[in-house]
Amino acid sequence: MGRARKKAAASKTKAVHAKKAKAAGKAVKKAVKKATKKTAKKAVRTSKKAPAEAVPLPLPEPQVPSDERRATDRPVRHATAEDMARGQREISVAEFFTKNRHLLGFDNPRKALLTTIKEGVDNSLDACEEAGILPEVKVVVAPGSEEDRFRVTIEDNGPGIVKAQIPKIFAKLLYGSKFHRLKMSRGQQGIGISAAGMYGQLTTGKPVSITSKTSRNKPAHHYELEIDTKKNEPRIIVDETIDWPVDRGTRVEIELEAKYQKGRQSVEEYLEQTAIANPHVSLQFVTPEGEVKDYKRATDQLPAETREIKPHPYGVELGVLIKMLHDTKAQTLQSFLHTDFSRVSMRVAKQISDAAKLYERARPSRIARQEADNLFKAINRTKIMNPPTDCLSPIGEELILAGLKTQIEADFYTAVTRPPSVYRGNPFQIEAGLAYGGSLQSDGLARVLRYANRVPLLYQQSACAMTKSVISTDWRNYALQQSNGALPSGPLIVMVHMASVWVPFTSESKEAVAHYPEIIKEVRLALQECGRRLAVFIRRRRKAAESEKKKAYIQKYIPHVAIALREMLNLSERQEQSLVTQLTDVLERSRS
Ligand SMILES: Nc1ncnc2c1ncn2[C@@H]1O[C@H](COP(=O)(O)OP(=O)(O)OP(=O)(O)O)[C@@H](O)[C@H]1O
Repeated sequence: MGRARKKAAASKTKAVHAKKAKAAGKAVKKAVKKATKKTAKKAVRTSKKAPAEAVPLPLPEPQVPSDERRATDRPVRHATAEDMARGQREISVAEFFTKNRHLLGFDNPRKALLTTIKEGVDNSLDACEEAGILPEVKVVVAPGSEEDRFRVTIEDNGPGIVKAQIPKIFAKLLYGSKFHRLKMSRGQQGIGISAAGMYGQLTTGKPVSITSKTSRNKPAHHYELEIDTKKNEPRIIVDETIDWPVDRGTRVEIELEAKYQKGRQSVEEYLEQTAIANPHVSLQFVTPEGEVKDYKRATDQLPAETREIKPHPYGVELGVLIKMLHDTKAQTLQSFLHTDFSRVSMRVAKQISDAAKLYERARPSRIARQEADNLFKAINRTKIMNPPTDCLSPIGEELILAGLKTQIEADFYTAVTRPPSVYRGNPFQIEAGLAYGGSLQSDGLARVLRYANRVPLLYQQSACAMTKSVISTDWRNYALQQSNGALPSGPLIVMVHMASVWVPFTSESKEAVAHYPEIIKEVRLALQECGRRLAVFIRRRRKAAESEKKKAYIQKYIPHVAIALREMLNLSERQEQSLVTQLTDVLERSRS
């Protein structure tokens, strides 16, 4: 195409476009004029005063709910510090745990029932042992006032509770005798039983009922209590003196929304496992159907009494050290180190002061922040003996075996108690036990029974350091089958117990032990020792079974061999019989 032709074609297209645009423009103008006229007429009709040209074109109304419209229409006004200040206030620990009751083990009605019983029974056992009394504990789960409610009663023959203490113990969270001391006990936080009471109150509106008696000659005190969650303080509903025909003890009754179910993680499982690790305890359980189950004691021997210890310097964090320096009654740095910690002699205390470049006679409360930092570093550089271990009371190999044997029917049992060890300055001791064969299920994975200070841990198995240790032990070395990253399989129960002055739980509900490398290592060492013994048993048994099989095989052929020999050697029937006897004899002798 020539240049001139191209130009002509282009101008023709332009002209067509211009014509089209002009027509479109006219059409738009016409439409607008028409619309304006129409609206103006309408507007005049509705308001005679309004001038026609002031009426805007109507816009379609957005179909948004009115409150939403308000939020989107208005510009967002960000909060100021003053606005925030108006919303800032203290949160009581009771309010916190009301919202976060799953942290305390009250996530669902089934678990709530177990947690309530566990808190009550653990307290009863702690109190009895501390008072040197052989525990007798009765647990009753009775139907409650409504279908999904149960009334739980836990009664013990313990030392009882002083009247003035009852309201705070049962209706104030974080109140107890065990938190501030370093002594092995089941409870440690001071939340347990009051949290159970609070859950009952929240779900049924009913108060906790407590009866306690401290001596035969004194009356029993009966309280009904509620917790004021806003203040975390007790509210006394009933306070009276009653006749209770026992020498001493405590009875706690809580009505709660709950679900009673047998099987795994049930009340029965908890009581059964409690009986294994506490062979000195006599437990009775009355089910909601009225069935009575007795878990009889396997020994009259109470666990060895434990001593309370002071913190070990290696386990103390800087912040705690600063607080201790401030709170101590000691007059000098040297005596502070000697009296407020365990395993620090006056000589070691002087060594630490020197290493921190501090005067040993300096007043502890005058020690400045930087100096405390130096002291902290000096402590960790100084060689100090491991903490004492008479604060621990392991179950012991003999009693673990007794406990396992009374509750589990198996062919082989073994138990190991490791020597004490230390994590973060806290002494602890690991024990392990195995039950194998017998009535145990041979298909499927081994069952792990975890205990902390003699308390069975039924939840959060996979989050627990004990399970991790069982899985990371190579059970194939001990004649068992095991897939990678799994528990061993076979008719096996593995029991692990950690005894410590402070068990490092992963949460307040005390269900799993934290993954401290020292703990994992000790559990594995205990399991390896048990595993070696189990392997000897399994191999011996396999060998015996094999030789039994061989014997049966040979025995089957002895008469045929004798017949063949009789025919070959022309023997009499008597000689044939004698051959059978002799060959059987040889077979028996070769096996023994
Ligand atoms: N049956 C009881 N007999 C005697 N004292 C008891 C009994 N139950 C509770 N106590 C006392 O009440 C305190 C508070 O019990 P609570 O269950 O709230 O906490 P804890 O056992 O100290 O710790 P945790 O929260 O870890 O269970 C205990 O420390 C104990 O001194």
